[in-house]
Amino acid sequence: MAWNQKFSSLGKLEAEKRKEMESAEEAESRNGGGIIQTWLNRHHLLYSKAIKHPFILSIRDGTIDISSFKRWLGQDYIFVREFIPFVASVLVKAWRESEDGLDIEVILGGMASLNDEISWFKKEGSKWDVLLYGISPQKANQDYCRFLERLMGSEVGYTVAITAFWAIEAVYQESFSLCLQNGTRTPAELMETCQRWGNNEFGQYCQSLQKIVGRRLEKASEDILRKAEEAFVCVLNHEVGFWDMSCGEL
Ligand SMILES: Cc1ncc(CO)c(N)n1
Repeated sequence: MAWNQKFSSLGKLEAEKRKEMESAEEAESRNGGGIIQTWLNRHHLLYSKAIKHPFILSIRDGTIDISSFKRWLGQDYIFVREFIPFVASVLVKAWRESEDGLDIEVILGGMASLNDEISWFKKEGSKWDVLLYGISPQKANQDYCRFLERLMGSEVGYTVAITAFWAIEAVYQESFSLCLQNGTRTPAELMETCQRWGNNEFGQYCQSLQKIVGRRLEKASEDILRKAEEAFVCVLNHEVGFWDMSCGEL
């Protein structure tokens, strides 16, 4: 083998090795140096209960009761209206507590998509004859919104707040993307809903949020870690409660 050939193949090997190392590192930072992964393992039953809820599975296999869907639509509109000031509070916390300006941009992107979401709810509400005004939040929704309000308090720090924010978005992303997989029987008229949260762009945005959370958790004290995990578990429980309510079980 000519010297230059050997050199270039060695160079390639080096580059490949470096690439592998980088992607391992990337994977590591994607899951917060393992902290998020530890949580996902520890709470995996609750996590799959939130992701693979009968409500979602019934969309996926086409057996959804449309009155449940309508109930969900009206209640989720109320939730999203409450979610906006919560996200704004996370943005303020990022501005105060994070040295990384990119955090602000990711959260701002989330706010922009909420703006879009509100218009979508109005359009979808009229498509399904669901009046979005004058409906009252049901118990599970009220509880969830009260939880968001507590997280808006100034005594709750950025790490805990952004952890909850990521978990709230990730549950919807993972749930609705299940309805988009090949071979599922999601009704055509519900595809838009599933795409809203299940699409790749929303998936990328959730990955960005997860990266931020991972970075914050790596630097967090034991006390903050405990509180963040608690917030994560609370989100999962509220999400399960929200789906139950949508099914009409509460
Ligand atoms: C209940 C609930 N959880 C998460 C989201 C995601 O934005 C939503 N719209 N509603």
